[in-house]
Amino acid sequence: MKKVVKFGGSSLASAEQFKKVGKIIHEDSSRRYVVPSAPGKRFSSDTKVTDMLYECYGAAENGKNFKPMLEKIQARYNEIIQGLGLNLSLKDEFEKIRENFEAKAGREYAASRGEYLNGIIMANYLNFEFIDAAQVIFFNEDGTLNNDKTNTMLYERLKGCEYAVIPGFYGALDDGTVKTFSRGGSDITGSLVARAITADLYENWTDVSGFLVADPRVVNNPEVIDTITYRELRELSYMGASVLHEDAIFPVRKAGIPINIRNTNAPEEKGTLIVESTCRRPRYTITGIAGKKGFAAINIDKAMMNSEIGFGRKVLEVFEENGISFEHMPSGIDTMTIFVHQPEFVEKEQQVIAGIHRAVDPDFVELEADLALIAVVGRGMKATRGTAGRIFSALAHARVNVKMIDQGSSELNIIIGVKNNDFETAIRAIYDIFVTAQL
Ligand SMILES: Nc1ncnc2c1ncn2[C@@H]1O[C@H](COP(=O)(O)OP(=O)(O)O)[C@@H](O)[C@H]1O
Ligand SMILES: N[C@@H](CC(=O)OP(=O)(O)O)C(=O)O
Repeated sequence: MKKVVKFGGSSLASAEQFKKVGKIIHEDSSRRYVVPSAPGKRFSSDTKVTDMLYECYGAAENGKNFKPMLEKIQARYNEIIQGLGLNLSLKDEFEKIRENFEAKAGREYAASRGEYLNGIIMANYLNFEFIDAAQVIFFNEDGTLNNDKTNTMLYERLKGCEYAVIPGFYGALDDGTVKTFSRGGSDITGSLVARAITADLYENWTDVSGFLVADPRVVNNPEVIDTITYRELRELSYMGASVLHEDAIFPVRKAGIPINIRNTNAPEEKGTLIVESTCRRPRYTITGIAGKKGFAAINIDKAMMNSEIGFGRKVLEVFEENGISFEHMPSGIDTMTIFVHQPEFVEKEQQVIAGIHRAVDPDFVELEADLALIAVVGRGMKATRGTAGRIFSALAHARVNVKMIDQGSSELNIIIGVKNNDFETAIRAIYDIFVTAQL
């Protein structure tokens, strides 16, 4: 039995947290490959080491005095080392980092040091071998992952190694230049390691007791989802449920390796099991709710647009020419609405409107800003009648004005558009009707 265990920043923010992690790993000898993140927040107003590194490197890049900031980062690591009573010094490592910052080694190199240094501490603490991710995780020049090389290098390096620590979040180009994944990317490293060694299980340890039905910052004490499919999870992660990086799913999914989300602060709890498919019926009609703010809608009106062949294509071409991707596109007989990410759209809004006028000669085009999209996801919805009706009625009771509702043809999700201001109220109302009402 081989398990890969990834610990998020919240699980490694202090020596106290490291001790919990050590106990978890030593309790089960199949927990052989450890992927740590950089130290996260110790308390809610604290700063993650990754963010400190970005800021520190920003100062170095602008020729400002970055040394006090780097010393602050060093102090965070020293606090952990001392708290664990380790005979380890990172003095030389920090000297090298200072030199590389001065030589402008790059933002991604800077950010990667958070995981790199935490990996060294973790390996020392556990007495496991340390493997620099720059030697086993490879990127292409365009920033995408070099999948084949990564898989081969990880496999070759790990096949003779029984217990190892591989820092998350970064890798390198063929020439050794350090690259990182996007934020939260240690989850992807864990998934790649799990695939390469054909792990039996990929445990992803965080600070919540699994994947929750809704974001705990919006709904007070939400229920834990015990089993979720990859497809459901992907819908929820994409829509902002940030527990697991959305790209962490593909490598393990293809290899049929389940992921178990666990809580470092409550290791006795089973957490959430993420699987390809399951016969287990979900406890509620819906599996989860997630959402994102910051969308804009472009409403296009033209009498009889439905009979105009090529209308949709011409409109979408305007977005394509302006390099804007669209999120949803509900349409009626004489209307069509395109949902886009507001920050991306704002810079080009007038070009897009002009382009639409030229392309399809609409009766009018109207913009609506500050919208949120909410995804209600569940494999159980297909077999249940009236789900959309229940959502409508819950939102009406909560006095939330629904701007859009869109049910995917797979019947796995329903997307609802509301004003940003109504976002939290809407999520709570949906949670209450499907979960609280059934408890
Ligand atoms: N549906 C959800 N279920 C669980 N946690 C969620 C959900 N949506 C958002 N979160 C947030 O995700 C956090 C865990 O992810 P993250 O901050 O990346 O942790 P880590 O530092 O362990 O990688 C939780 O603390 C919680 O606030
Ligand atoms: N430390 C990186 C990568 C990461 O995955 O962190 P975490 O596991 O704490 O989300 C970040 O902050 O983005």
